[in-house]
Amino acid sequence: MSDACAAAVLGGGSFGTVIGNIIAGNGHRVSLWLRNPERAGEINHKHENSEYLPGYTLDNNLAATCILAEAVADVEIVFVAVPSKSFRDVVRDLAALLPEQTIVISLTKGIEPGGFRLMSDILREELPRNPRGVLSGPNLAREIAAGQVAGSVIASETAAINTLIHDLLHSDSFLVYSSADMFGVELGGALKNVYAILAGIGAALEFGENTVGMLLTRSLAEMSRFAVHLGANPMTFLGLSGVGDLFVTCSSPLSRNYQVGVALGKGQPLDDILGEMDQVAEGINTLGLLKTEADRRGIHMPLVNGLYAILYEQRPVVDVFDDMMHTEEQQDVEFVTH
Ligand SMILES: NC(=O)C1=CN([C@@H]2O[C@H](COP(=O)(O)OP(=O)(O)OC[C@H]3O[C@@H](n4cnc5c(N)ncnc54)[C@H](OP(=O)(O)O)[C@@H]3O)[C@@H](O)[C@H]2O)C=CC1
Ligand SMILES: O=C(CO)COP(=O)(O)O
Repeated sequence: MSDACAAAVLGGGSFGTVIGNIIAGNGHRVSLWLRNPERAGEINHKHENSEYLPGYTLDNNLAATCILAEAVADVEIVFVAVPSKSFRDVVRDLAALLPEQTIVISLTKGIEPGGFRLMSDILREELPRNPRGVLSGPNLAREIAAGQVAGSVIASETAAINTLIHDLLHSDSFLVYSSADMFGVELGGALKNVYAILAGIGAALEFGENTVGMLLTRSLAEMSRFAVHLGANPMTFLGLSGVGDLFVTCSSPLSRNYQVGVALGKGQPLDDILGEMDQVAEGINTLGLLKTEADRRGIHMPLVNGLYAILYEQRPVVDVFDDMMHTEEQQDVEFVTH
């Protein structure tokens, strides 16, 4: 563990709370910024965030505040854990508050609506002088809160930042690895959410394990093909932030994206599903942005096209899966084996 330092985590949902608590548990002072004063009071007085992680005890080193300036005062590192659609608004407010040496790390796994901007792009645009990075991996917040071992990948502009974040977060139950491929690590975390929705549909349709294995493999091929086309390192997709996160999100009922897929597979309309969810499932927004970008670049994405047809072109789930699984596999298989 590094010498005690001070960090802020912006966003008091499931993942922000868990990451803040890991850092606090390592002996560092953590300010958790959130917008709900009752919840901030509960965190400060009862050491619990019962809305998002009931029963998970928060460390005494973690203090909540609803005042952004207070949260980031005198911290060396800021982690941002708000949904992608709010990310720019939140980091824009940081511009007037952060000295240029403060490191900003995105925990968010999404794409900004209205373009194909990753969170690190937004950081570069809104906080051009601050060093930045992303943390991504198979990190279901509820499992981490339950004390299960998990691993994650820090990818940033320099090895020194990676080391700093590693030392801040690494523990016996949260293992942190380093990567120089910030783009690939970030893209892996965002793209897998789309394929988790498909996997959830497959679960609702009671696919056999062979079919699940094929769907997962083709998902990996497709997301890797897209990411490599845009400049990511293909090896990144064989690591924790690629296949690792894809596997966990496509197989765990704890995943919100997978849950959306299960409900879709059972015939529930998308609007009803989203209306009932009180947590973010980034894959829905990512799907449309991914399809637009893939079409624009002419990248072969049969699974994305199939999911899009289910959600927005009223094509029956069973027909789409039938097409997806039987017709266009050849190009994917070639990609995987070369
Ligand atoms: N949960 C997980 O297992 C993991 C999640 N992630 C990623 O982390 C990001 C956040 O996810 P997660 O914590 O799970 O989401 P949740 O839905 O659990 O919580 C989202 C949090 O963001 C807050 N928020 C939303 N908009 C704003 C805003 N404009 N200003 C301030 N706060 C805001 C919400 O506040 P309020 O409560 O007031 O609505 C809430 O506290 C997502 O991109 C997700 O993909 C990454 C790894 C694992
Ligand atoms: O990113 C996650 C696990 O790594 C969380 O997935 P969901 O957002 O689908 O819950």
